[in-house]
Amino acid sequence: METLLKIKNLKIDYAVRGGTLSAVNNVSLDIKPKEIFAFLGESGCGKSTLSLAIMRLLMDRNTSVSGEIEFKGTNLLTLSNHEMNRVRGRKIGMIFQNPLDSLNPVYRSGTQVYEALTLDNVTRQQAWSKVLQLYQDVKIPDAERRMKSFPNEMSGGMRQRVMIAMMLSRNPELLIADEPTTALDVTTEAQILNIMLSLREQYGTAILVITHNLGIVAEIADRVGVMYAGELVEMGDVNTIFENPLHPYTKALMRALPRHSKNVGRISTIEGTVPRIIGEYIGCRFENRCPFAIDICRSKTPTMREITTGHFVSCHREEIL
Ligand SMILES: Nc1ncnc2c1ncn2[C@@H]1O[C@H](COP(=O)(O)OP(=O)(O)OP(=O)(O)O)[C@@H](O)[C@H]1O
Ligand code: NI
Repeated sequence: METLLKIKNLKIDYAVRGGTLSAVNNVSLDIKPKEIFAFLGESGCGKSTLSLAIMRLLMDRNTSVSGEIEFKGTNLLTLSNHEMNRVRGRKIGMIFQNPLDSLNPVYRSGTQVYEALTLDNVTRQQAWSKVLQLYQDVKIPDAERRMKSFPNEMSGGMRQRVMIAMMLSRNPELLIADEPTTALDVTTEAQILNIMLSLREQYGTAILVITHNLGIVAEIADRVGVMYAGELVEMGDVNTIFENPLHPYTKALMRALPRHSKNVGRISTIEGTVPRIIGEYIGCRFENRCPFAIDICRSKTPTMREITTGHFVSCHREEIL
């Protein structure tokens, strides 16, 4: 199958006091059309940095981005701002943890979805019925009345649905969802995840979901990339990662497996914290928390190896685990 998004050797550094912070390093992966790919990792490991880079929302002077981000064969990093705006609006959509940040409080929710529509040759009336249909697609009850509500009259779950409807109005091929349900209660979270699953069926949208929550990954992902301190340490399909994790970090995550509870699943159940890597770093970034670390883990940077088809791991000690 063709590749929708191809990321190759992506490296992102922030200029900070005291040097450069390596937020993302040497990340390579492919996302296929209609695929749901989850980035899993604890706070600070570089998940949001990666997704903002894909959207080219990181381009300030303190940031350096190198490597390749190709969307359907086009390198996004070399597009003009004008061309990138078109990609952002129509090809790749993004939803965030807090939809209030993206919705305008002074306009009715339906008006914002209406404004986002980019249909050609349709009457006002046809456009409004499209808005109604989108509200129904994202399962907003009493859609006609809800279209007239202002964002602050809606619950967090309803606002997230409006955001998803707004994204869908452009019919993107890729939806990036950065912690889309973190601000929601468990029941609403389940509903939003179901909506995302049904959108993939209905619209064929590929979804890149970014999360620290293993339950979400188990619920919706086809494939998983496990991030640690800015690097991918393991990648594979969801069953492989859950049933046969190889990297000591992934193994530790799985031992703390929550399955159904939201809070127990926080990855912070592992001792220690993700290091901030300033400047050049040699060795494995997980070394200081790893019970299996030996000399080579400190002296040589591990690289991704394909252990079985589609199952990649970056660890010097994978063979003994
Ligand atoms: N604009 C910035 N300038 C400097 N450092 C930054 C900037 N944005 C993020 N960082 C740092 O880069 C690292 C990765 O941050 P990022 O927000 O991508 O992580 P995350 O995995 O999304 O975390 P969270 O789960 O908390 O959202 C962190 O150490 C963070 O402090
Ligand atoms: Ni984040």
